[in-house]
Amino acid sequence: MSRETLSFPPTSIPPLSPYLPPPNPTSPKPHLTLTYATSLDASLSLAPGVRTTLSGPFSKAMTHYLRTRHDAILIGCTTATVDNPALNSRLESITSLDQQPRPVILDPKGRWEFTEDSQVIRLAAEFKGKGPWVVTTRGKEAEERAGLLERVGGKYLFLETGEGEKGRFEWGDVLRVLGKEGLKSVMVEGGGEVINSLLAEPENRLVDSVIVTIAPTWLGQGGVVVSPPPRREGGPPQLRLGDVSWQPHGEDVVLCGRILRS
Ligand SMILES: NC(=O)c1ccc[n+]([C@@H]2O[C@H](COP(=O)([O-])OP(=O)(O)OC[C@H]3O[C@@H](n4cnc5c(N)ncnc54)[C@H](O)[C@@H]3O)[C@@H](O)[C@H]2O)c1
Ligand SMILES: Nc1nc(=O)c(N)c(NC[C@H](O)[C@H](O)[C@H](O)COP(=O)(O)O)[nH]1
Repeated sequence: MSRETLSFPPTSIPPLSPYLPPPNPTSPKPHLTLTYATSLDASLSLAPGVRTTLSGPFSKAMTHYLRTRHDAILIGCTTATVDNPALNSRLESITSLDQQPRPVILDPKGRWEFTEDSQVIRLAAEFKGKGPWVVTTRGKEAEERAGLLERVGGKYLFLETGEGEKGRFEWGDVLRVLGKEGLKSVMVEGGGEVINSLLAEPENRLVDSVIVTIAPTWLGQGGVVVSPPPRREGGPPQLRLGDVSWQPHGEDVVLCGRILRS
């Protein structure tokens, strides 16, 4: 388990602030920030199922700052399985559990086989992170595992999948469930399927801001690539960011923007 602590300089906060959740939100829909680290060839990892470090120490600290500014971090069950992530913030300035985000795992088919040794469970047991919420359709599997989640302050949230592709949840439904649970902001971290499904039409309308760390490296073919489905016929040919800002963080650059609405 990681014992690292990170520090993020206060002078780096103002350029990020316009893209962060508002301090007094009025909308019932949680603010959604899409954030991930990518290579120059749009890869999130060297191959499916491989944890790949892209962020350098400065942009990593930025991600951990972003984690403190959101009520939740959301990932897909494949990332939960292969990365065995901690999903807490390791900023040295953190003094209480209240400052930690809620880990949320999308797991419609109950595939994430967590145990008490999974990092996110262990850290929650040590009060270094909050207990995860697992969004699933699976009542039976959940019944068997609910005890472990509940012991560390987590729980299952039940949701039906939409009629669309591959038995996925509708993103509007996911946000509605999380909003009802009191979350005002969600930082979606990945992986590829989560990001590409969120960037598809019309779901991308739910994205309030995008913060991407670009590392100066190529991962090569065969990686997990960010590339949303083709745009609909008759619609504009590109999905593009506006209101853009580029900020260097060490050797990486952090791109912030908002999806342009057609
Ligand atoms: N560089 C980064 O910032 C970053 C971030 C996260 C993950 N990763 C990497 O990404 C890879 C995993 O990506 P992936 O695409 O294989 O898997 P993923 O993490 O996106 O998980 C996919 C699974 O999540 C669930 N899921 C996704 N979208 C859903 C939706 N809309 N509704 C319901 N369920 C949904 C499904 O069960 C699906 O099988 C790993 O190698 C990981 O290391 C990199
Ligand atoms: N910002 C960022 N830079 C990276 O180089 C990288 N690989 C990820 N990946 C995001 C994914 O959600 C991972 O699973 C978590 O970054 C792991 O989270 P922890 O550090 O264990 O808390 N994210």
